[in-house]
Amino acid sequence: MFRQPSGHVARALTIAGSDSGGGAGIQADLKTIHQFGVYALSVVTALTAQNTRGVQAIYDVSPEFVRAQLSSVYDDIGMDAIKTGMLSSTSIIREVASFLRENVTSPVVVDPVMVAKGGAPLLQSDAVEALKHQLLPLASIVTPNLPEAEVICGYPLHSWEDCHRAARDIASLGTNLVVIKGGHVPTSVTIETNQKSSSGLYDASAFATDIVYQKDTDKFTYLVTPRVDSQKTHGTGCTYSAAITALLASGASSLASIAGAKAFVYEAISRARTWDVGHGHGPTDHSTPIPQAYWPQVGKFNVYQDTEWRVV
Ligand SMILES: Nc1ncnc2c1ncn2[C@@H]1O[C@H](COP(=O)(O)OP(=O)(O)O)[C@@H](O)[C@H]1O
Ligand SMILES: Cc1ncc(COP(=O)(O)OP(=O)(O)O)c(N)n1
Repeated sequence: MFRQPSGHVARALTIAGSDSGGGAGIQADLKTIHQFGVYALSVVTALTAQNTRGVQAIYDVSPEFVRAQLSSVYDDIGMDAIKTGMLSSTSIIREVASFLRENVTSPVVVDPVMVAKGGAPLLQSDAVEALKHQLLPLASIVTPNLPEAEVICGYPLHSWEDCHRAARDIASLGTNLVVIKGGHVPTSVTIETNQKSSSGLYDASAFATDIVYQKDTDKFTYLVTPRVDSQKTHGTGCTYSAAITALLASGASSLASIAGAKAFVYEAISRARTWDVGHGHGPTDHSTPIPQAYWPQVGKFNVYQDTEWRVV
C-alpha cells in the first residue's frame, strides 16, 4: 500500500452506484484504486442490475442511508481524496453535497455521470441543476464526457473552440480544473478533424484527446493517446476518475494525477482487447500493472512512448 509522507496508508473514497457487471461504477473504482496501491472506501448511492449489454434495472439507496455510509467511513477511517460517480437523484446529490460541505477538506473529483454507454439514464433529468449548483462548486476536478459537458453548458460542442468555451463555463461554476474527455468524439458530436496540426494529432477518429482546463492559469492542456479500436470501453470514465482520485490520494499534483490516469486508462483499454468478458461492450482491464514511472514522486507525465502531451 502507498503511504503518505506522514506514514499513513493513502485512502480514497468513491461515492457511486454499483454495477453488478463489474466494469463500471463502484466496482471499477475499487479495482482501480486498489491497483494504484491506495486503500479504497465506498459509499453506494444506487444499485444497478447491469451487464455488458446494458442496464436492466436501477434501485436508489435512500439519502439517509447514503449519509449513514458517509458518516461511518469519515468518522473512523477518513480519506485523502474523494470521487463521485452515479448519484442518480436530486436528493442524493443534496445529501452528498451537504456532507462534503460540512466535513471534508480533501480534494473531490466529480465525474458527472448521466447516461450509460448503452443509453440508460443514470441521473434523473431534474437533478442536473443540483449537480451544477450544489456539487460542482465543491469539486477540485470535474470530468465530463462530451455529451455531459453539453448538458451542463446547455449548448452543443462542435469544435475545439466550443470545448474551450464549455470548459471555462463549467469552471465558472466553482471548480479549478475541468477535463472534457474525448472518448465519445466520433459518434456523439462532430469535432473538426486535423484542425490544428498537419501531423493529425487532433484527428478525432485516430486519437482520444482529453482537454484539461485550469482556471487559475487560464491554460488548456491536451492529453492525447491513440484511439484504441475496441468496443471494450465500458466503464472508461469511472476508471479514469478513480485513477485520478487514487493518484491525488497518494500525493500527486492535480495535473500529474490526470496525466497518470489518462495513461492508465489507455493501457487498460488496450489490454482488454484480448479478453472476452460478456457479450456486449466489455469492460477495461483494471489489473493493468502500474509502471514505476506512474508514481507521483517520479513526476513524469509522458510515461508511454506513444502518449503525446501538448500544451496549447
Ligand atoms: N477507444 C479509446 N481509446 C483510447 N482512449 C479512450 C477510448 N475511449 C475512451 N478513451 C479515454 O477514456 C477516458 C474516458 O473517456 P470517455 O469514454 O469519454 O468517458 P465516459 O466513460 O465517461 O463516457 C478518456 O481519457 C478517453 O480519452
Ligand atoms: C453504476 C454505474 N456508474 C457509472 C456508469 C457509467 O460508467 P462510464 O464509465 O461512463 O462507462 P459507460 O457505462 O458509459 O460505459 C455505469 N455504467 N454504471
